[in-house]
Amino acid sequence: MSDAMSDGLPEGASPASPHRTAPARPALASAPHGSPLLRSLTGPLARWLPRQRWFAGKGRPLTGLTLISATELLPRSEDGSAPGLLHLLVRTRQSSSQPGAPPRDPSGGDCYQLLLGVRAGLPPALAPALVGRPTEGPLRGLAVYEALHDARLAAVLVERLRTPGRLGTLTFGRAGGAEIPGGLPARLLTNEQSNSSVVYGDSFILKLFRRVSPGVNPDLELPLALAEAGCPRVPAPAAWFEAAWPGTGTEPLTLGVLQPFLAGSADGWQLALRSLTRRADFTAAAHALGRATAEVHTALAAALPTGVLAGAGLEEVAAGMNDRLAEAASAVPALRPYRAGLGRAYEEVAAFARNGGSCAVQRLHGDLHLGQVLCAPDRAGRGSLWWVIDFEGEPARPLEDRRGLGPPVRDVAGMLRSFDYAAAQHRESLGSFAEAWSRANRTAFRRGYAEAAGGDPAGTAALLRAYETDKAVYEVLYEARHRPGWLEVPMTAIRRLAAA
Ligand SMILES: Nc1ncnc2c1ncn2[C@@H]1O[C@H](COP(=O)(O)OP(=O)(O)O)[C@@H](O)[C@H]1O
Ligand SMILES: O=P(O)(O)O[C@H]1O[C@H](CO)[C@@H](O[C@H]2O[C@H](CO)[C@@H](O)[C@H](O)[C@H]2O)[C@H](O)[C@H]1O
Repeated sequence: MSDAMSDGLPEGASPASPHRTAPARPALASAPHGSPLLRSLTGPLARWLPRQRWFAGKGRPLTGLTLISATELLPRSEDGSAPGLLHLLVRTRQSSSQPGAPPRDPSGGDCYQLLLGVRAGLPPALAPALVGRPTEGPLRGLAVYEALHDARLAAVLVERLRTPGRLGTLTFGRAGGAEIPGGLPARLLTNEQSNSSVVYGDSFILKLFRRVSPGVNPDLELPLALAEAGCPRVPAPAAWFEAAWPGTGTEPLTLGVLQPFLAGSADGWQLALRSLTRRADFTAAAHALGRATAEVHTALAAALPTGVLAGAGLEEVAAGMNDRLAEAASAVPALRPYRAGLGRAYEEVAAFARNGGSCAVQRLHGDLHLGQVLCAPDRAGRGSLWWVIDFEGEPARPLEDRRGLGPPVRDVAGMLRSFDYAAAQHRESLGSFAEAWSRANRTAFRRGYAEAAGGDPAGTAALLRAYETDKAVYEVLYEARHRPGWLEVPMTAIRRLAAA
């Protein structure tokens, strides 16, 4: 850890402004330039952050931390026996993993949202949530811990969301007509996630984005637009909170979204695996999922901007895929032998563009897979419905990209890859059944989609192959960074796609 870690805020970073009704405690009022608080937290955070599932910079040493904003959501009691709740936006600085290579993000690294509990003694049940015990600064001698594990502190968040208004740099908003009852018990979800989610009394779920960037998050923007359009496939946001980005005129950055919790639902991934282990048919569910996806696409195209991609624009898409392949291959050596074979899929798209080919583009889900769809009982209790969640897009892409337009086949390719992922879990034990399962469900999904959308989602075979390849390349990088034990799953697809 370099000295830079404790050297404070950038020029122009603004202090947490006082709460309209309850002024911040003196300790935080002294955090306008962050240093005293950061001095307390630097050591503990430097050890804790890189171990978090949602930490995006794995594999690159952390060289510094900057405090962007600090807001006290709940003051702790004078003696520290009753916990306080701190909301922090912290920017990391990291060096490149390859000696001599330039830093990945010369603008200063990634920004993370942290919710920290602070108290004198930590009850044993909260021991696994410990971030650290600062040895200096205003939090010296106290226990600092991940607040979402503490039901009492998690409840503070939903209480804030019930009442729209501002607190420091944070703004809390609520959808007109949304009723959020008080006193709902909180529980943190322990799923494998890119973010963190808290469920309140089986009525609501609050998703807290971890790596955040200035601008509205599509996981708020798209569900709000879909709710307004009356699309019944997406839980409508009930409340959200945002932060003003210090010193810029950009849109506020989205920090959290509260939406109805679909009690009794199961995600598509669990259901697909269950079908495989029971050797049961899944094609009716895959067909219905294709229909649901098409309905969401149709509603997005009606509610938000659309366009047509052709000529140089489409060639640029192919070039972007090639760049992502090059980046992934430089990070994951196992990809390198397949670069030429995979690149052929992108060349075909460029040739399609040069020959006058085009495709319609619109806002998309951006990271559609079986874990992003929930099957829940319908209101009448007679059947079940597919819901689509998590419109954030691929977490590793810049926000600007994730808010861009693309052809619907991109989402379709994501889901087709997911059937392959599910089958891969049982390839060794089920052999040809797993292969046949994947083929049948990919076909059923495309049929369902075509029926509801009025046409085959693939457009041209070249586009589908290119987007499947692009997704598999993304997955290789994702697995190498987050789940190395799963790397072989997308690598099997890479070998197949490169030979096609
Ligand atoms: N509205 C909801 N109702 C029930 N469960 C939900 C709902 N939204 C999300 N979940 C659960 O939370 C998990 C994580 O949500 P998700 O939005 O995918 O977060 P992340 O981006 O962190 O992966 C999902 O896999 C699902 O199990
Ligand atoms: O956390 P998110 O759901 O936003 O998405 C990321 O994590 C996913 C894994 O949890 C990852 O999906 C890959 O694994 C899935 C099985 O776990 C599989 O169904 C998907 O097809 C596969 O892409 C996703 O890529 C990543 O962005």
